[in-house]
Amino acid sequence: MNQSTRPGSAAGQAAAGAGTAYLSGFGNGFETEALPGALPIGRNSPQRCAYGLYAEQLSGSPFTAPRASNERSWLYRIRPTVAHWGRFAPAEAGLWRTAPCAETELPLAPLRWDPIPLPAERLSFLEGVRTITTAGDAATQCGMASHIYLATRSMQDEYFYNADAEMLFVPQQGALRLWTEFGIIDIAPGEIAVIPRGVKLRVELPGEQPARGYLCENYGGAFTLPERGPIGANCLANPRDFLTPVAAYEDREVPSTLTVKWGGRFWRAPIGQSPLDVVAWHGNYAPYKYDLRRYSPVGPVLFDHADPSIFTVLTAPSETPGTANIDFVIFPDRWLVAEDTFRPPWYHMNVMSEFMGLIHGVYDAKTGGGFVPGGFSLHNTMLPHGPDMAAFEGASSVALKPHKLEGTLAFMFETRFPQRVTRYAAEAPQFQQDYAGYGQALRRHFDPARP
Ligand SMILES: O=C(O)Cc1cc(O)ccc1O
Ligand SMILES: [Fe+2]
Repeated sequence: MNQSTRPGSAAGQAAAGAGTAYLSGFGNGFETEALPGALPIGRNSPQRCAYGLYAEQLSGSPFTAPRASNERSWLYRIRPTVAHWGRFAPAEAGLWRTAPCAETELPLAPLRWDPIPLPAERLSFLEGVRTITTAGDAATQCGMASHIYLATRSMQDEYFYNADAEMLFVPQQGALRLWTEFGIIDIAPGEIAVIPRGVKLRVELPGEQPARGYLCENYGGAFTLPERGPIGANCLANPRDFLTPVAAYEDREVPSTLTVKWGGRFWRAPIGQSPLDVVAWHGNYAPYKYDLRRYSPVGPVLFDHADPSIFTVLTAPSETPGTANIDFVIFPDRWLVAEDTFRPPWYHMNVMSEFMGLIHGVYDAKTGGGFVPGGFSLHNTMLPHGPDMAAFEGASSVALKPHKLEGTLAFMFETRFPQRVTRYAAEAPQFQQDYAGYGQALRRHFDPARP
């Protein structure tokens, strides 16, 4: 890729990375060019663009969305996207599913899986997506899907965009280099990346090292930062820690393919060049990454266990205030200091449904084993769940000194909609048949003679 030596202008600050450079800020109006003068000044659509580029607008919100949620970018590119059109044919979806997807019925129970091992076969990211749950309806732009991705080879001259959803990548093992129309994003476990709906990309494995992770498709309005309310102007995820790549383009005229996910179906066209040919861009609709280690958790400093919403990194709101299409919540390293408090999560039933994954370490509600890095669980709408027996017994009797949870990173995709399990997930050998009854191990402690 030809990359900017001159990072973006006043709108953002450049941050140097390993071969990549980023602009800092969340939802800023960024501007960046990989060739000097490629960006028109003071206008979007001049009669002739510099360097013979085409101007193209990518709208992530309706034109008329209120300013706070209005998202669009202007891309200055070698060919407009429509130049790739005319030869699309249906392509295999593999194990990628889209809501609504009623393939199977599982019993009403807490559900959990062991990690899906990386296969010996060569799989690109696109071939390696396995859908675990779907929720809502992609056609109505409501709901989400939770997936695992397994990748053992880079996408080469293969490009993809998702018209159905914004994609949140949560790597668990191995790094990814995301070559996007807007520039290059490097992520590794502990970091996340968000690729807005309609943004073309190619997923490369640095050093061809295999990679596994979680992927959330957001069919609804874009992820944004949660309100902080009385917390004030700082902490949680701070906007300056979100990084958007500087412009970088491929001028590559070789036989390639472009795959599009649209309405739950996949389409593929042979194209004669890389579509990552954006020489300059400006706007607020762009991919970004974030290092979860920069998250500054805020929590109980005297007693009780607060709701997990205090750990929301990103929220995709719905039209109903406080009722998210998706909340992306993490459970990072932190001090537990609450006095006379059962410190792990409480037993509960939730109107939102909870898909959880573990990037590394031990999750404090599941110390009895079975929830391991790369694994995942589903606690569906209004189904009871909470600490396992080991976690309950341990936390009920432990001396309550200040205690640091260290080397742990779990997360939750929480949605207002019930999540439906795919046939793949229901039939996977990693499905834990015995998890449903973990609550039965909780012993009776009631003794009316002992207040
Ligand atoms: O169920 C879970 O483990 C996630 C979770 C954590 C927590 O601290 C409170 C509520 C909740 O759903
Ligand atoms: Fe929960």
